[in-house]
Order: sequence, then structure tokens, then C-alpha cells
Amino acid sequence: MSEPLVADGHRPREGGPDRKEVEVAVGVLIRDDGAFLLTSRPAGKVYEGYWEFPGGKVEPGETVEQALRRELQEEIGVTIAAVHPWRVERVDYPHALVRLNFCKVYEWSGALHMHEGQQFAWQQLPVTVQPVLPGTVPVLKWFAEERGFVGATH
Ligand SMILES: Nc1nc2c([nH]c(=O)n2[C@@H]2O[C@H](COP(=O)(O)OP(=O)(O)OP(=O)(O)O)[C@@H](O)[C@H]2O)c(=O)[nH]1
Repeated sequence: MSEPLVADGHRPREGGPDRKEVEVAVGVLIRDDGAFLLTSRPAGKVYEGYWEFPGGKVEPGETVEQALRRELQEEIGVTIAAVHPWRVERVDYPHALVRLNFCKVYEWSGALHMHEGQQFAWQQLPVTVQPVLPGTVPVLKWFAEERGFVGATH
């Protein structure tokens, strides 16, 4: 398995070197025009105000897909159709070691409603919102590669 991306490496790691990996389900909602949805992290959470893709931790007994359906319903009020697993990335943050399971979603029902007071923005490359969560930055690079952009990740 490849080494995790280290975020804010100058800060101490909570839980020490043997901390367990936290499984996270992340939804990349993509509109017909190619725009993708970013949301800001709510007040009171780590990296408050940083932009990310909506999602959250997988609870015990849940699959990534089940967690994604639950989180997107709870956080942004939409019921998602098919889930397409895309890429997995591990990030070593000061607060946790996470394993991000990015899934693409092209269809959903229900109007967007930010239940945690987040902001949302439909974005194209290069994105115009700042700052972007460290674990989200590589996703913009993958999009750029897929879409034939050169050097325009943020
Ligand atoms: N949702 C989401 N989390 C991400 C992304 N990139 C990334 O590094 N993360 C990290 O993955 C973890 C997700 O946890 P969360 O705090 O959003 O999940 P949650 O809603 O279940 O948290 P809670 O326990 O505070 O309710 C955080 O450590 C967050 O920093 C991303 O694009 N979306």
C-alpha cells in the first residue's frame, strides 16, 4: 500500500504511531455540465471552514456505500442513486489517520440543503474557493488529469 499523504507534518500526531485508520466515505457529486460540488467544513469541526467533498466516517457494520448514502442525506439533504467507487487515498492528519474512499455520483434526488450550516459551491477547474482541505487537493489533480488540464489544480 502506498504511503499516506502527510498533512501539516510539523504538528504532533494525536494517538501516536499505532493509531487506527478511520474509514471515510466521500461523495463527488458531478452535474451534467461537469461541475462538482464542494462544501465547507462546519464550525466546530477540525479544519473548520476548509472546502471538501461532502461525506463522513463509516460507522461500524456499514459499507462505504451505505455510509455515503446516510451522510449525504444527513449533511446535504439528497438521496443519491448509483455510487461509483473512484479512488482511495490515505491521509495522515494531526487529528487522525484517514482512509478516504472517493465515490462519484451522477444522479440524486432532492434539493441541496446544508443541514450543518455549511456553504456549498459548484466548481469547475480551477476551483475558486479557498482554502481546500489537504486531503481534497489530490482529487483536483485527478480531475485535471481526467479532463486534460495541465498544471491547473488550484
Ligand atoms: N467529508 C470529507 N472528509 C474529508 C475529505 N478530505 C479529508 O481529508 N477528509 C477527512 O476525513 C475525515 C472525515 O470526517 P468528518 O469529520 O467529515 O466526518 P463526520 O461527519 O463523520 O464527523 P463527526 O464525527 O465530527 O460527525 C476528517 O478527518 C476530514 O478531515 C473530504 O473531501 N470530505
